[in-house]
Amino acid sequence: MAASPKRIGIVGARGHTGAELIRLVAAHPSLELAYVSSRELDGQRVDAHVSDYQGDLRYSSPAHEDLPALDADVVVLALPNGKAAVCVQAFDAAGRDPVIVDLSADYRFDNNWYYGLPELTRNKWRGEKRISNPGCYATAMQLSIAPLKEMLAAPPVCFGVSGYSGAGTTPSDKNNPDKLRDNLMPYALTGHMHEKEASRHLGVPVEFMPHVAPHFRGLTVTTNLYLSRPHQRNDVLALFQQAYAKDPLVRVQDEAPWVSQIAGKHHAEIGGFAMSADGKRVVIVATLDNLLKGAATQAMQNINQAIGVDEYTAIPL
Ligand SMILES: NC(=O)C1=CN([C@@H]2O[C@H](COP(=O)(O)OP(=O)(O)OC[C@H]3O[C@@H](n4cnc5c(N)ncnc54)[C@H](OP(=O)(O)O)[C@@H]3O)[C@@H](O)[C@H]2O)C=CC1
Ligand SMILES: CC(=O)N[C@@H](CCC(=O)OP(=O)(O)O)C(=O)O
Repeated sequence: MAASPKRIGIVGARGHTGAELIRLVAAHPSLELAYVSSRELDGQRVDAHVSDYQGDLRYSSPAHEDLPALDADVVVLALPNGKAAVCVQAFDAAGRDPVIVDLSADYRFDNNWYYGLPELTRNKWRGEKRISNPGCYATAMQLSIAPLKEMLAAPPVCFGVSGYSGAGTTPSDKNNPDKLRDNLMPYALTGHMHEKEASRHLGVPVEFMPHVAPHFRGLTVTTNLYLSRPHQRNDVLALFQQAYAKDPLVRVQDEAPWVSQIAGKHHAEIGGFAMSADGKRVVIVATLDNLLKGAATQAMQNINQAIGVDEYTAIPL
């Protein structure tokens, strides 16, 4: 007899990433939505906002201390940074221990949480039920640097350009289409959270310069890497192909990828591999959809791992 589906709750489900997760859960054979929370959409039908969802569920707006009683097996926190802890504490206080996947940056530096960038960390998972989902740019940077991290002569320098969905739905210059029109907006040019995150999880310092652009979704990270000894382009390309050969959500290609091709796709693309004449400098370009491999799809890989089903269940490959 097939096991009954696990119940999943999404806290902060009005947001861009929450909506993508609802879509993924709707197509998942082993998960059913227990609740989706939003203060703004409280009481409204989910199918009125997420076209791929068919069912009668409505958004609700439980207080964080009421979340444990809703009895989900898996809880995704898709809240702005700084808002996860009160929810986590509510589960602790109630003595409940569901799988909790936090999409924010709040637990990415906490050793008690599993940092789930599956292609680089799945062999470190020890059955943890507290999972911190990586940042979108941080995912692209780490995938671009990891295969070369033992060969670096200097910190890699990453130039990032994100679509404005990366800035969430709370109004700001970075998601204001008027201010973004015909524009490229630099921000946090040193010390961005994802610079610290990528440096911490790679174990090598990384330098990162983010920008936001007028397109809605998808990001590009172009990384300059100085190598400690000369390499042939084919050897670098082969290293990446080998590193991700078993990872369908990381596609290595010859050409530098274009962000226009990645919107709505679940995988990351890595390419370019432009070498300097002396073979000691390589430039690598990575693209991914910040809402998918940069957030919801990666969360689904982590959820699948945690509930014991194939990592790619319900993820279109
Ligand atoms: N957008 C992206 O590309 C990525 C985002 N992330 C991270 O994922 C998380 C969600 O991002 P995203 O979906 O873009 O964010 P949004 O701003 O689009 O959505 C945030 C959600 O949280 C709710 N919310 C907002 N403020 C509060 C509050 N003070 N208390 C409780 N609920 C609140 C909102 O609903 P309501 O106000 O109706 O309650 C909404 O459902 C963030 O931590 C973000 O940093 C990670 C990777 C990529
Ligand atoms: C364009 C834009 O603003 N992008 C966001 C990153 C989105 C993301 O991955 O968010 P968290 O690390 O906060 O989870 C930023 O730079 O803060």
